Amino acid sequence: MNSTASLIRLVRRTRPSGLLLSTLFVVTLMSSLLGLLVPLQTKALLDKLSEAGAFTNEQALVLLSVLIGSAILAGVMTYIMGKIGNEQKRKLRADLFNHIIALPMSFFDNTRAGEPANRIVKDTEIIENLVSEQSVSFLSGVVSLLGSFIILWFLDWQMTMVMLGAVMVSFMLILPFSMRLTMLSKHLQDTEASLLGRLTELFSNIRLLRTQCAQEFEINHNNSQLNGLYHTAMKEHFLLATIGSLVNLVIMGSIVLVLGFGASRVASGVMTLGAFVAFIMFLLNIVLPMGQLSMVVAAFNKAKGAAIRINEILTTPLQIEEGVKLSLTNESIIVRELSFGYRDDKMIFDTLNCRFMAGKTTAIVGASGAGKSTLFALLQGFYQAKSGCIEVAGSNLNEIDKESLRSQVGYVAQDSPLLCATIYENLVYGAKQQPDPERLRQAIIDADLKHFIDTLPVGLDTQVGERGVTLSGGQRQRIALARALLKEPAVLLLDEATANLDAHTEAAIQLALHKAQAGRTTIIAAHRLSTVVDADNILVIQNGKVESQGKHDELMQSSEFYSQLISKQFGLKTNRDITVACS
Ligand SMILES: Nc1ncnc2c1ncn2[C@@H]1O[C@H](COP(=O)(O)OP(=O)(O)OP(=O)(O)O)[C@@H](O)[C@H]1O
Repeated sequence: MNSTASLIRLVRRTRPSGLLLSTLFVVTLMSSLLGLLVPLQTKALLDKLSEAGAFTNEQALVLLSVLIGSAILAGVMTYIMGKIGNEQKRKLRADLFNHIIALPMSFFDNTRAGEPANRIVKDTEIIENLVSEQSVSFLSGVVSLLGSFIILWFLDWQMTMVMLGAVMVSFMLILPFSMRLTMLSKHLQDTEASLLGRLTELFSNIRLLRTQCAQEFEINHNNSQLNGLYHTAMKEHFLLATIGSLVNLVIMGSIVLVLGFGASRVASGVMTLGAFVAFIMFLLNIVLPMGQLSMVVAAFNKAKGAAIRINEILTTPLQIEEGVKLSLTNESIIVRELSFGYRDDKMIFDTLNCRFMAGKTTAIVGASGAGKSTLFALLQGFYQAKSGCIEVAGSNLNEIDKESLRSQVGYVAQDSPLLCATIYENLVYGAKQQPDPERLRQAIIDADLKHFIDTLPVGLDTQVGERGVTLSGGQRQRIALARALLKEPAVLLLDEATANLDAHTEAAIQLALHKAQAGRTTIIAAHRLSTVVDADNILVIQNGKVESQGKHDELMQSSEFYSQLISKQFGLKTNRDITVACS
C-alpha cells in the first residue's frame, strides 16, 4: 500500500461523526466567506472616504461585525479541528494498543521493546498534528484562496493570471522536493523509533552496562546513531528550507509585481485607492496560505510516514486466541508428533511425543537450549506448532480458548518478571476480581513469602521498583510463585523456579512446592537435583525428541545421556554422590 493510501485508510478508519464534519464544513465556509468580505467592505469604506471625505457609521459597523465574526469563526474552526484530531488520536492509540497486545509472540521476539510504544505515542501524535494544526490552515487557506482568485478575476483578470502563473510555478518547483521529503521523513521516523527502542532496552539493563564496562561502547554507539539522525534531519531541513525559500520567492515576486502594477494604475486614475487596497488584501489571502504550504507539505509527508508504520502494525494478522472454553479436569496433557522451530530452518522439536500425567509431577531435563522453556511457551499457546499437536483435556490446544487455558495454568518463569507496582498489585495482576483474603494469605504462606512481607513496614503495599529491582532474585521468584498459586491452577509450570534461592529458602520453598504440587499436574524445567529426584516422571530431551523417560533411579541405570547430564549439571560423579547430595 502506498503512503497516501495508508494515510487515507487511517483517516477513514478514525472518521469523525457526521455532525462534527458538517459543523466543521459550515463553520469553515462561513469563516472563509466572512474573510473574503473584509477586503470588499474595506474597499467600499475607502472609496466612500476618498469620494465624500467620510464613511458612514453603517459601513464602519458592518466592517467591524465582519472582522469580529470572522475572528470568532476562525477560533471555532480551530477548536473543532483540535477535537477531531484528538478524537482520532485517542481512537488510533486504542486501536493500536488493542492490536499490539494481541499480536503473536513472534512479533515481540523480533521487535525492540520501545518500538510499539513509539508507534502508539509518537506516530499518532504526528497524524494528530496534521489534522489539528495543519488542516485548519489548509482548509481555510483553500477556501480563501479560491474565493480571492474569483473576486480578483473580476477586479483585474490580467493581474490574476500573473498570480495563477506564480502558483503553478511554485507547485511544480515544490513537487520533486516534496516526494524526496516523504522518503526522508519515513527514514527519520524509523531511525528515531529504533533509537527509542535501543534506549529503552539499555536503561532497563543499566546494571549489565556497568558490569560489562560498556559505557564507552554505548557512548560511541549512541553518538553514531545521533550523528545518523542529525544528518537525516539536516537533509530534511535542507529540503524544507528549499521549499520554503522557493515559496517565499514566488510570494515576494508576486507581491512586488502586483504592488508595482497596482500603484501605477492608481496614479493614472484607472483604479481607485479602495480597489487597490482590496487587491492587496486579497493578495494576502492568497499568499499567506501559500506561505504555509511548506509547513502543510512537511506535516503531510511526516503523517504519510507515520501512517505506513501504523498500518504495518494494524495489518499484521492477530494470533487466534478464541476457541473452546474448557475446564482442565484430571486428564493428562499429551504431546503428539510435535514439531516446532522459531525459524523454519531450525527446529527445536522434531516429532516430539510425551505425556504429562494428570496430578503428577514431571521434570524435564536436557542440555541448555534443549527447548524446556520453549515447551512451556507451547503449552501456554504462545506459539503454534508447525505440525503435530498438544492435547489438553481431550482437545487440541490450538482449538482451545487461550484465556480459559491460561487462567487455569500457573506459570513461574525463569526471570520472574514483576511490574513497577506494589507487591499486592503484582500478586493480583490480571485477576478479574479481588482475591479472597484467605486465599491470598494461603498463597503467600505456600510461597514462603509471609515472613518476608511481615518484615516490611508497609507489607503488601511495598513498591518493588522497576521490574522488581528493589527485591532479591529469590524474593522476586517467591512473589511470582505466590502469583501463580493464587490462581489455584490445575496445571503448574515451573521454569527453574528455585534457581535463585539460598539453601534455607530453597528447602522451605521445596516444602511449599510439594504441597502446591499435590493433586496438580506439575511440569518443572528442572535444574535442581532434588526436583529431579522427587519427580514422578522425568523426560529427558535431546535433539528435539524424548531421549528417555522414567524415574531418576531407573534413568541412572538405563540412560547414559541422563547420567552424564546429571553428573555434568550437578558436578556429581557417582550414584553415591547423588544420594548424598539429595539426603
Ligand atoms: N523467542 C525466540 N526466538 C528464537 N529462538 C529462540 C527463542 N527462544 C529460544 N530460542 C532458541 O530456542 C532454543 C531453545 O531455547 P529454550 O529457552 O527453550 O531452551 P532451554 O532448554 O529452556 O534452555 P535453558 O536450560 O538454558 O534455559 C535455543 O536454541 C534458543 O536459542
